[in-house]
Amino acid sequence: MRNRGPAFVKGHGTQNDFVILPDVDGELELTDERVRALCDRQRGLGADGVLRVIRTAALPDAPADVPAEAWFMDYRNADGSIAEMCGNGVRVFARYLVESGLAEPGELLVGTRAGVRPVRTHDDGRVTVQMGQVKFFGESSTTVSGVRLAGVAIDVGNPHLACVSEVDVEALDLTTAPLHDAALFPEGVNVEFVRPLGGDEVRMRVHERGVGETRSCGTGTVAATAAALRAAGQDTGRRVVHIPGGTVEVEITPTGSTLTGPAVLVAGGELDADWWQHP
Ligand SMILES: N[C@@H](CCC[C@H](N)C(=O)O)C(=O)O
Repeated sequence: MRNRGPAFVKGHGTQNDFVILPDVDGELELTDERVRALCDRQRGLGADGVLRVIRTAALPDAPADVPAEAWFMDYRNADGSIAEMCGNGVRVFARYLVESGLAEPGELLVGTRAGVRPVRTHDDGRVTVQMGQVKFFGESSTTVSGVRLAGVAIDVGNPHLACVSEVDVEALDLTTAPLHDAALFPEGVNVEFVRPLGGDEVRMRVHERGVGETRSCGTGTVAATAAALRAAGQDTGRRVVHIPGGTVEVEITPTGSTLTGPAVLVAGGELDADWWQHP
């Protein structure tokens, strides 16, 4: 390596993978092009998204309800777009804070564009995130692999269309974006395909806004659980969600929701300064 550029860490939550960029005082210029290059699996490090670690006080457009002293997860999708929330990202972000000494293990708060998310890190590598209230805002449908599937529109801080059916989700072609109603989802949507497996278990695949198919989506698993519970005539309850990248547990209560799953840090290093200037 010729010149030392910004530090990075690579991590994942159930194989939803991220480049973590520590930028405590907000000195990095995180352009869309740099995000796209970092996430590119051929010309960059490769990831579904970027998690910039920044003090809330250093982020000019941070939401007013996030305390200035909280760590803020500045999340970007692989295409460079900004999203309000990322459930797997929060788990990986919290693991990074603890491993790097920026936070104590146990209870901590993470600021996001969807508001503050209370988090608990566990000794076994799992992390539990309080994901907030799940809001239903309509019914819709999508078409994928020539099949039309009904779904419910759900806000978990970011928008989702969760489609519960008996269709074999493994057989769906998610190489192109499933169709969606642009009037109901003017900012785009994450689409979940959910098959109940019996008991409290479901299988899910997801096509994420700004990324494509990913091996897991934390907010998506919460939306999938809420939709699966509704399909079973329940407002609250728990589901074990199997995604291609592993398994997470979700609980919906009358006042909120929790997501529990693993968070893994894989490697760290420094970007080449010249690459960073002209990625
Ligand atoms: N993978 C994330 C969701 C990331 C944001 C999403 N693609 C969007 O644009 O809303 C998760 O784990 O929740």
